[in-house]
Amino acid sequence: MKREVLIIGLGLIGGSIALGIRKEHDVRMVGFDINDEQMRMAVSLGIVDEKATSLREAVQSADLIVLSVPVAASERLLDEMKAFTFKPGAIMTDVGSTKQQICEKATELSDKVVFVGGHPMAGSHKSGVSAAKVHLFENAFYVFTPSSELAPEVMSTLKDWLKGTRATFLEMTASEHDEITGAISHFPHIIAASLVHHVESEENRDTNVTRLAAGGFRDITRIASSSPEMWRDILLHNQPSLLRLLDEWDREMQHVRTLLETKDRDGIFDYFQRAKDFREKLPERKKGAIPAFYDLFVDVPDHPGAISDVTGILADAKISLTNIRILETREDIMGVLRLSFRSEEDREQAKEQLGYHTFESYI
Ligand SMILES: NC(=O)c1ccc[n+]([C@@H]2O[C@H](COP(=O)([O-])OP(=O)(O)OC[C@H]3O[C@@H](n4cnc5c(N)ncnc54)[C@H](O)[C@@H]3O)[C@@H](O)[C@H]2O)c1
Ligand SMILES: O=C(O)C(=O)C[C@]1(C(=O)O)C=C[C@@H](O)C=C1
Repeated sequence: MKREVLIIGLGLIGGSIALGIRKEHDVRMVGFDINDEQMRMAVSLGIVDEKATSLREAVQSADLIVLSVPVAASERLLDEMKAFTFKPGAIMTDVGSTKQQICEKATELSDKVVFVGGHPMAGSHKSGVSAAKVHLFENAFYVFTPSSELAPEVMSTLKDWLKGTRATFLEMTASEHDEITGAISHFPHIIAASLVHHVESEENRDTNVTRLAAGGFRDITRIASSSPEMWRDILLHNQPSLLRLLDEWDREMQHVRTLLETKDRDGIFDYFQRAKDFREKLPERKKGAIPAFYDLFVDVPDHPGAISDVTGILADAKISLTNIRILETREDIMGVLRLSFRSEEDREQAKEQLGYHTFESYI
């Protein structure tokens, strides 16, 4: 009999995890989602084999359970599951962006099932199972926060289940995880949203503001298009770290204000230089802090057929595109084409091929 995997929450992450597991294991993949539309789509895309008729029954027969719902919903589900029966030897994990509260809650089930907190650290501002992809976590860090009592065999079994994600596994404590992700993911998310609000209020003064908001502004605020529910829950779970980071941010902004008020030319230069130096030292092309999609931006001249020239070059070289979008960053003329690829290798090849045909592109 095939082993059974239960994915609770069939969205971007649950769907991508299911695809990763399927890649390496021949299993019966069962899904459960409160949203019927997502559930139906997961079945029709072949991401899961079937819909769980009841959560209680599905839990009872699963060898692996993956909780992939917003973090507050994970806590509620863990509470509900205290009354459930689990299959002997079953492992339960989650994919939530915060770890401390979920892992603490899971200890209340420790006599029923082995729980290992998990966080695949790549994603997107897109939600829903239709955005799921098998490559989503390739080369990304996948953090586990096992309790100190966890048997090493359980960790090995879980890593084996998830090896199809092609992620790099890492272990740390839940509190260490929340401190780090607070700084590199959760806090930047607050800043992205606040920048958007800032521009929105500027627009009341001049409607040209949003028309001109392009390039850098779009880059730095992409993540503000993410699911508000997911981010509300993350902020509430990681409140202590985020309050500390907000205090530090106030001090940072005060420092910038002083540099500007005193017209400190060297200080301002140094401020940007140090940021540039640090950013350039970040590990390149690793997912996580860097975008999860392999995008290439191509300058296209304003002549008929320019887009089909680009797609034709890629088709001749047998390079598949996963998405194509025209970014109208310049008024009245066609500006930049954003091409998305499945892998770093495809993107590199596309850049090379387009270069041979004098199309300038950048990452
Ligand atoms: N999106 C990212 O970039 C990203 C990356 C890593 C981890 N995560 C974490 O993964 C989790 C899921 O995020 P996502 O991006 O896949 O969100 P999503 O919105 O794409 O999917 C979440 C799914 O959970 C379902 N759901 C909500 N409550 C439920 C419940 N009580 N029972 C069953 N299903 C329920 C929703 O209907 C939805 O289909 C979150 O905890 C998030 O913090 C997200
Ligand atoms: O690329 C994005 O859109 C993301 O926001 C992904 C991102 C991140 O902050 O890096 C967001 C939250 C997850 O917990 C992990 C990854």
